[in-house]
Parts: sequence; C-alpha cells; structure tokens
Amino acid sequence: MTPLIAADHVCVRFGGAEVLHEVSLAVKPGEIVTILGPNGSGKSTLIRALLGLVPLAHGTVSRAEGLRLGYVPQKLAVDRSMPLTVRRFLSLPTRVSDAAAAAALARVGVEDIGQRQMAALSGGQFQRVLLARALLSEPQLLILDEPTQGLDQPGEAAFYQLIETVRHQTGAAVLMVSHDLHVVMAASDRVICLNGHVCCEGTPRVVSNAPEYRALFGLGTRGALALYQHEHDHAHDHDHGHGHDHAHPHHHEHSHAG
Ligand SMILES: Nc1ncnc2c1ncn2[C@@H]1O[C@H](COP(=O)(O)OP(=O)(O)OP(=O)(O)O)[C@@H](O)[C@H]1O
Repeated sequence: MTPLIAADHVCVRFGGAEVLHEVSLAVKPGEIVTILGPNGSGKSTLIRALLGLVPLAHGTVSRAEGLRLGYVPQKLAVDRSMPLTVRRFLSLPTRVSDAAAAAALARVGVEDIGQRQMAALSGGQFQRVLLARALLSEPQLLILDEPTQGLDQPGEAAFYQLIETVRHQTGAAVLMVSHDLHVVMAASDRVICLNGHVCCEGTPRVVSNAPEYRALFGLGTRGALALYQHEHDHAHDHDHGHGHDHAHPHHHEHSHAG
C-alpha cells in the first residue's frame, strides 16, 4: 500500500547539533503509529520535518498527492484574557458552517460545549476541541504531537480510546507523539522508538520487549511492563515487527488492550 507520508533517511541539524540522524518511516492508510521517545529525542522535530516546517540537512519527505492532513501541535497558546468561544475557535483560521462545527464536536464527544469559553475548558475538553478542529478538513492523516499532555491517566486512556474510534469511523491514519509508554502502547498498531535515530520499531509488544527500548526507558525485566500483564486465556498472532523480537520466555506481558 502506498504510504500517506514517508521520511527517507532524514537528518536535521540545529547549528552544529544533529537532532535527527537518518530517520526513515512511513505511515500507511488507516494505521495508528506512535513515535515514542524521551524528552529531547527529536519527536517534535520529526513531526515538523514531516510537515515541511524545518529544513532537512539530508534525506527526503514524501506525501501522497493531495494528502488531506489534520495537525494538532504540541503547544497552542490561547490567550486566556481574550474571550473566544469553542465555536469561534473552530472557525479559526478557516470559517466552517455550524453543521460542520457541531459534527466535529460530536465526533469527539463534546457536542454541548460550543458556546463555552476556550479559557474555561478542562484539559481533556481542550484537547478534544483541538482534535475536533483537526478533523474539520476530513483528514486522511491526523498528526498529533503529545495529544494527552496535561491529562490524568483516566483522561489519557479515554483520549486514546477516542482516537481509535475516530480512526474506525473516519478511516484516518494517525501519527502521534508521546513520551509516556503506558496507555499509548495499547492504542497503537505500530510504535517507533526514537532517540535521535530510530532505535527500534514494530508492534507494541515487539517494541516493549526490545532491549533498545528497555535501555532507553530504564526498564528492567519487570518495571512498567508489569502494567501490561494479564491472564493469558487466548493465543496471540505472531507479531511482524522489525528485527528485535528476541526470543524470550513469555511472561504474560503484552500491551494489547483486552
Ligand atoms: N528550533 C530549534 N532550534 C534549535 N534547537 C532546537 C530547535 N527545536 C528543537 N531543538 C532541539 O532539538 C532537540 C530535540 O527537540 P524536540 O523538541 O524535537 O524533542 P522532543 O523529543 O519532541 O522533546 P519533548 O518530549 O521534550 O517534547 C532538543 O535538544 C531541542 O533543544
């Protein structure tokens, strides 16, 4: 399947420092792909490179022709002293109809907050409104940079569930960034672990077992992975990830929901 967006051996430098080294990735239609990495590992820079917002020192970025893309940036400064309703915010910078605004808010589960002030929203509502705005263009690809920042763990879990629902209903692929490894692992088809370069990638289970990933997040054999333990009462399909699925005794650890 032709990717919607792809990076091929991308290098990005700021001054003398190489922030991204030979990064290659591709997102195919309908996939949920998460870029995971510690602070400063280049996640936002990679997103910005894919969007054409930072110059490449080397490599190429390609997008499917006519790609419709919805983007939620990591930071969005909304002037809290300026009155701005959710409805008006959805019409910035492009005016949308009441029907389209209502449909977008309904899609993210906050249909009744159109007349609320942006400054008065909870963290979870704010993130949902950002997602609603990104959905207005009916994107084939949603790019979300740390969409759950500021949310508590239940809020985070609910948000990732919403992302899956949106993918299911709209067919949009999702590329998102996170530096937390808990809930996000279960919500992704594929995880790319970044630390200036791609350390490892594959299904959540393959990545969570990769030594590169464990080293990067300082995990022992138990650590955070204990979160994904559950009773095994069903068989798993074999994961097809890149390389690093080292043979290991299977200790009931995995990161699929259910
Ligand atoms: N415009 C810029 N000019 C100079 N250096 C930059 C610029 N943008 C990012 N950097 C540097 O590049 C490195 C990677 O930053 P980036 O924001 O991509 O990391 P990140 O993985 O998204 O981090 P975080 O999890 O903290 O958001 C950091 O060392 C950062 O200081």
